[in-house]
Amino acid sequence: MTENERANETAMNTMADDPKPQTVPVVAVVLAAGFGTRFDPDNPKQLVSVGGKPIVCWSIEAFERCARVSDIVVVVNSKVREEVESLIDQQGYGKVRVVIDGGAERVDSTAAALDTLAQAGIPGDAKILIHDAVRPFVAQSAIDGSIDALDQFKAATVAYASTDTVLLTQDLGDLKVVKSVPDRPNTFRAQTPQSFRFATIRKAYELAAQDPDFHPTDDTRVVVDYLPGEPVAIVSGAETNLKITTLEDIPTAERIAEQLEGFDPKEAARARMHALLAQAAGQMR
Ligand SMILES: Nc1ccn([C@@H]2O[C@H](COP(=O)(O)OP(=O)(O)OP(=O)(O)O)[C@@H](O)[C@H]2O)c(=O)n1
Ligand SMILES: C[C@](O)(CO)[C@H](O)COP(=O)(O)O
Repeated sequence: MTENERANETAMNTMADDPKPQTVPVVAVVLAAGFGTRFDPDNPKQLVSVGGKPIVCWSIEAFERCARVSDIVVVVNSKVREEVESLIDQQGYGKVRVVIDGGAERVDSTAAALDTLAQAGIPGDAKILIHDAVRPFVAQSAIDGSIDALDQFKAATVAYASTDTVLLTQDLGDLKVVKSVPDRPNTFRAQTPQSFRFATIRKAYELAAQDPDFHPTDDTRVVVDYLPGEPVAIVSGAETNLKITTLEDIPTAERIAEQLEGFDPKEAARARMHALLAQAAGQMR
């Protein structure tokens, strides 16, 4: 077993054989309110199709397919709301309870979802799984592993062991210099879902809200920084749990979709070309 495999092996894996039925709500929060500034602001990446399916649909369906997820909350912005709501209706995603507006930053969108859950009277022991909509290929094992992890912990995050040595840096004038080099077995790349008992993540966010200069890039850090005594379990992620961030990620995503669905991007391109030619021929008659 390689070092990377060992590191991932020590991460919590799902008990795929016999997932335990859940006695509390298991709510997936699908964060789709971003503006895709590193992608194409005029082409919202959460609506781009890979493998013939919009990215946001891949993510919602991953939680629809997991029998232990009871409810889904989708967080959008004004640019994508209409299309996302239309897709939910067309596809009949029965677990989606509400589509809410997010905020300026990812952390604001999570906060909006937590407020919605609080107003809905969600119990403090509910399991909340917060997922980037632009990680379309999240594995069922990661979702099940997150649900299971919350039986032993109050917080857990899907993460993937780093195969590179990680450098922690500090500023030296205009430069970055290395501050420390953590042992490789203890370095993981955070992914999603990031999962919490509702009371835990709610408390962490309440504490964080008092610091207007706190701009975390994920939810795990809110717990790590504001509930430092609360362990956050690592749940085994995957290289394929790709976050689609820039246009360069699309070919990789198409390849993953092909692997997962036997989707042939060349065949899809041929089909699209034939459709366009047929349309053009029709217009010439
Ligand atoms: N205010 C925000 C920002 C991000 N997200 C969501 O959080 C996930 C990860 O964010 P990221 O990849 O950074 O998406 P964007 O913020 O859209 O990208 P960028 O930072 O390039 O603008 C995405 O599913 C995105 O839709 C969100 O719901 N609300
Ligand atoms: C939550 C996350 O996906 C963990 O790696 C990441 O922090 C999101 O970052 P982004 O800048 O919002 O894409």
